[in-house]
Amino acid sequence: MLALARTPWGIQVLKELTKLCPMFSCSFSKHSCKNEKGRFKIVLVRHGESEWNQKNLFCGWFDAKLSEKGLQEACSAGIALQKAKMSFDVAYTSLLSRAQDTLAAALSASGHKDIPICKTWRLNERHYGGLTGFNKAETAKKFGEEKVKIWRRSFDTPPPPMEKDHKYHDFIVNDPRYCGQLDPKDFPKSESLKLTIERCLPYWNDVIVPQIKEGKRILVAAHGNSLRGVVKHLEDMSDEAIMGLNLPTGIPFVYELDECLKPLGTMKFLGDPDTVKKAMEAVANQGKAK
Ligand SMILES: O=C(OP(=O)(O)O)[C@H](O)COP(=O)(O)O
Repeated sequence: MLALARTPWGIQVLKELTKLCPMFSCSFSKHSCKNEKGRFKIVLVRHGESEWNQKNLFCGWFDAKLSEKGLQEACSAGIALQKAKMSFDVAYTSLLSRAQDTLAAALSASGHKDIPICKTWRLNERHYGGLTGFNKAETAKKFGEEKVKIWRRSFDTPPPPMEKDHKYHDFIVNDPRYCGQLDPKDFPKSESLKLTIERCLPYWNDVIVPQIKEGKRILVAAHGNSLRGVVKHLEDMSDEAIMGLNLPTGIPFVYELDECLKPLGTMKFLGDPDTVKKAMEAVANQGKAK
């Protein structure tokens, strides 16, 4: 197959075969797409700082609102998108206000009006279980920084479950926004990154990917960990490598993708590199005992 793909007539033959037999397309396009720079683009953004980010609390499915700084970050994200001449046909977000409000502010600041917005619990932040509402630094003092790092960044160790008597259990489970989207019996009690990816990817693959392949220009506004899951999937990162990724709030990042939807390079932030670096370090340090 590789030999065929090296000649123009061979490529034509492979294209015809692909039309006749879609199974051919994956292995063929793995070779052909290498030369196609930037066939698709997708822009992702973690919401702006929330009131609970500001207080350094584990948030997860609690519906914290944007802080004033977070709203400013969302507007700046929109201005950065406009400066980069990014236009969008459709946007995706979670069911949580901090992501939806970031999306609305960024779209408005970048001059977008009335583009369709799809909201799904599958892009929600990972569920932080029994840690929801706890201060990260105090939790590190109590349980040790290593334990908190495992809860925050390990791939498959979920935080302790949220029991029915947890302060925020009823707020979350009885929240009407989930009606018709998520059956009460299916609510997570806590999620590792692995579990977050398992509920996020079906939506990515079944809803977002077909839109990308249709050539739609897409913006996704979601959360630190739901987006880490998307990044891990896109970049095919190892369970160890993803531990080191800390996404900053409110700074959009762009992937150019080949026709197999594989990144043609690493993520490109629409922000000053030094600011991005410092913001990432600050997120990593949130779990220090101080
Ligand atoms: O709710 C959260 O993420 P979000 O602010 O991106 O929605 C988490 O509290 C982020 O915490 P982490 O960075 O310790 O995983």
